[in-house]
Amino acid sequence: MRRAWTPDQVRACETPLLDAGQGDALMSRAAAGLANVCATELRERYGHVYGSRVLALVGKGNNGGDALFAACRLARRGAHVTVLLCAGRAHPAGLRAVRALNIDVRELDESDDDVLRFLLCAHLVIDGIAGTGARAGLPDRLGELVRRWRGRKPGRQLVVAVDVPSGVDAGTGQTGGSAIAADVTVTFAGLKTGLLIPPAARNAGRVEVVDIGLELADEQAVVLAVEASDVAALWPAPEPSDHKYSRGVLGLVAGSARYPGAAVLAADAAVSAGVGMLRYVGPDTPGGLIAQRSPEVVAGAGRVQAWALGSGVAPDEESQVDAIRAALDEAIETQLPCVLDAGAFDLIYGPLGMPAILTPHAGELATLLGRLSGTIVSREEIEADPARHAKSVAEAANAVVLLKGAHTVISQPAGPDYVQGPATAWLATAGSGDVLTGVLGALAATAGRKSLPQLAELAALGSFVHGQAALLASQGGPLRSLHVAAAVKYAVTELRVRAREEKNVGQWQL
Ligand SMILES: NC(=O)C1=CN([C@@H]2O[C@H](COP(=O)(O)OP(=O)(O)OC[C@H]3O[C@@H](n4cnc5c(N)ncnc54)[C@H](OP(=O)(O)O)[C@@H]3O)[C@@H](O)[C@H]2O)[C@@H](O)CC1
Ligand SMILES: Nc1ncnc2c1ncn2[C@@H]1O[C@H](COP(=O)(O)OP(=O)(O)O)[C@@H](O)[C@H]1O
Ligand SMILES: [K+]
Repeated sequence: MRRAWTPDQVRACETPLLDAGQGDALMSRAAAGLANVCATELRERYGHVYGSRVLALVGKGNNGGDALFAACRLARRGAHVTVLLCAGRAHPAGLRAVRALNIDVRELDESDDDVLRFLLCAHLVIDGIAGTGARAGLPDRLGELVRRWRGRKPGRQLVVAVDVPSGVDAGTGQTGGSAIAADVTVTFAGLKTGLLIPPAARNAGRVEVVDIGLELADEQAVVLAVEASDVAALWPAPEPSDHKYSRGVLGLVAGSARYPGAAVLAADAAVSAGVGMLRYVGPDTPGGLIAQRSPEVVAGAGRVQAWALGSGVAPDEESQVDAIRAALDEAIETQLPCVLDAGAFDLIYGPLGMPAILTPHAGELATLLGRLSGTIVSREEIEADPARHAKSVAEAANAVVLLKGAHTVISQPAGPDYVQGPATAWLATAGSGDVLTGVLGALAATAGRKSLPQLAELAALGSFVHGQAALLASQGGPLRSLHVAAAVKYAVTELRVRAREEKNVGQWQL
């Protein structure tokens, strides 16, 4: 599991060490780690550190201090370093250190053309403008220069951000008007929440964590991400004594004459994800199509352990809406977990009476927000701060909210958020959300766990595996949702086999 902490949590962890006079030691470790990553990246991209042109962008705070001490280390290894002071002042000891090495120190009062020349000619730009102490967005002139640089940036140029990319809010993940886009972010002690949360997560690039001697407690992390090594342990697998009913039965109310494909895709994905049994509730179209594609599926209502409801159901499809309503009533009575999508959102007016995962995209979340809390928010506003808006709906609906998009944000009323990064943008195709509903439904039916924190973890697991299945289906090119559904089986199998090989244990144990 990847874990991230808020800047406040990191600061609270630092305080005792700073009070004990260890500030310089912390910065020195941070700078050493940063310089090492920069040197490795330079060698990988250009073959050498010696002779490479390095530009360090330095702000007034400790983030700039880290960049200055790292610049010294790179200069000692033969790099041609230029320091550009972006805020007039800079970390005093760091500045003394670069001056002692005769490193070229410039200020932002150079002409725009000169600053852009420095930015465009560097092999490596180190972004030490601002760190965890900063607000979203860059000051006006700097922001404008960064925008112009980004428009003309040479493809091979490396940008390494110190702790967080400057211009992002390290806590909320908002980016304001302009922000640095890094290839690599070298962060200290542990991930800051803004490195996982979109839109800032897009600016971070690959994130490397440098140990500087701070101990952040795993259980206090507030944003998590499921990764490959978690799947084998979390994915519900049958015991030798299991039968189809004990594994878990999923009820599916999805699709309609107008959108039959949604039901076919969700059903295919649920079967591919290894549900004990799938019961499809709905009309002959799409029921007949499901039977053709997935003969394992049983038609008609019956006892289930979870429901997946709403994909491909339009509000005027009365019989399907009635079937969803009936399933929700049953779920409230027996506390069955439900995965709610598309057409099911129209039936949500307040806190839900059963454990549930809602799977809106940004447009659907905007509608839900309006209905549940009277807040009118546009799709764009949601995309600028998805975690906050997902949390509002999670609280108002008392449910897990999985907000779909390039990054998937999973929020719950009380407990950590999960953010799953994009596996492949080829997944942005019709029907891939219906596949996700099927995967989540299968997980809800078979996991036997239904507290909201457990469902949030399952939602993150399902989202991660959905992305891995998309990678298998895509192979770097276009994919179709039907193939993503089929690939769920292979994604889970591959990750379980990999875990077994890594642990070097016998098959009987998995
Ligand atoms: N503490 C430790 O032990 C260790 C900390 N470490 C390092 O310290 C970093 C945190 O340092 P920090 O607290 O000095 O904050 P930092 O982000 O450098 O500067 C904030 C200043 O910038 C300004 N500013 C605000 N917004 C801005 C913007 N958008 N764009 C530009 N400028 C902006 C604002 O000034 P204002 O505009 O308010 O006058 C404010 O005063 C942390 O990320 C890590 O790198 C490591 O060395 C490991 C040990
Ligand atoms: N650019 C992207 N990169 C990666 N995944 C994406 C991207 N855009 C959308 N997705 C994912 O694709 C799926 C789309 O779901 P949805 O919008 O419900 O589509 P549909 O209703 O057609 O099934 C979601 O899982 C979403 O997270
Ligand atoms: K930075």
